[in-house]
Amino acid sequence: MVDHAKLRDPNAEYTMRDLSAETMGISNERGGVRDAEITDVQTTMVDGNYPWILVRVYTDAGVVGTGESYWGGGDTAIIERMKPFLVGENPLDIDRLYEHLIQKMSGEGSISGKVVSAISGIEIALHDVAGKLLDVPAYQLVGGKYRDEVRVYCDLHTENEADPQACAAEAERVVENLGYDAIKFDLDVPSGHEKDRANRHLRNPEIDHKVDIVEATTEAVGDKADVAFDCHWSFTGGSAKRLANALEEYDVWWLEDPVPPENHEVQKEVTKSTTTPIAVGENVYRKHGQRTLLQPQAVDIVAPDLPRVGGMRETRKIADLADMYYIPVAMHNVSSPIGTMASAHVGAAIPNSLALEYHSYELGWWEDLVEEDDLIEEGRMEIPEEPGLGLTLNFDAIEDHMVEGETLFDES
Ligand SMILES: O=C(O)C(=O)C[C@H](O)[C@H](O)CO
Repeated sequence: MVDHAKLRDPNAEYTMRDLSAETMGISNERGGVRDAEITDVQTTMVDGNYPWILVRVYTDAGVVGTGESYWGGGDTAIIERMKPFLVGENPLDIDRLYEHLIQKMSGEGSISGKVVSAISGIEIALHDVAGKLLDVPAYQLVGGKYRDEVRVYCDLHTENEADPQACAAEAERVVENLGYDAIKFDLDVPSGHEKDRANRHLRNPEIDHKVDIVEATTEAVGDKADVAFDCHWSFTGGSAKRLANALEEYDVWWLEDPVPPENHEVQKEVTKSTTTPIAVGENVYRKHGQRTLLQPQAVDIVAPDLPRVGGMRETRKIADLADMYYIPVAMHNVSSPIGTMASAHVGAAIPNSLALEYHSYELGWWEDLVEEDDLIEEGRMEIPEEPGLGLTLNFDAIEDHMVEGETLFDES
């Protein structure tokens, strides 16, 4: 097997792309625990409802931090490849280390995609390390508190996602029994009226079927819950406009990702054409990518995914940019408790947090991955006051749920 940590570094002699402590002439003699150095980085992939990538950063101070990279293949090898750029560095220089990795990996694709999500996992782990070294919760490192708990919305599924009454029954059940006051359904579900899946056009009977789902679910919960609807980048600009306009008379919290994610001019046209609030953002990377959504006000709500977009500080920066346009943030999230808690810390620290997604209510063992209980109660996530992310990994549970062929990272 290729050892990614030993790959050639073709940029080694280009110091403009190297922000290491050595190149920058930064002293690591700061006093006490603040003299710490990174000694290792390891990952373990967990077979959750998404393949979750947990990332551990080890230090010579005996403190280890855990982060999470947005799910899927590839990140593990990229993190291994970046390890030599981190070992020996002071873990407290989070901003510089983020930029160092972006610069070192620029030739390998750090504008967007897997490299950015891999860096995000490390960046979250660095916040956990820094919080533990400095004895403060992570929210303190990204600006302090606007709120003690973050509102969480639950992403819902039914066995028959195309049946409006099944969706309505599940909405009622989750709101009544689990206490959520905010939920989301998929609206890119087959209605039986499609003629061609590839052309992105919505026929009128398809729109009517989507309206039926929206009507049934919003009426089922009334004013007990806000209901959002996700389209997963499925439709043409014209179809998205017709759908959004048809939904205007219903109490829709937001319509998410109605058009493909690459063309923000089309996105803007759709958003401006309707009073239905439009949320977009999970496919857009780093603050630079989000800028092209935010500056033209192409969205009503921005939905960055923290373990994908660049991590905790990057999400804070995106939230600040959004706030300049009075745009709220509803963080997309399909992570394990690690990525979810990192998102919650940032949600507590930004003024414009609307809600944070929870996407694992059907899994049964989501919370077993950590020692702490009741992370989400009555649709709220309380922010722990313990150092770092405030979570303790349950190594036995992680080992039980590892992806086949994976090895467990070291405890210390
Ligand atoms: O819950 C959402 O908002 C999603 O979009 C879910 C996942 O991100 C999506 O299925 C990824 O392929």
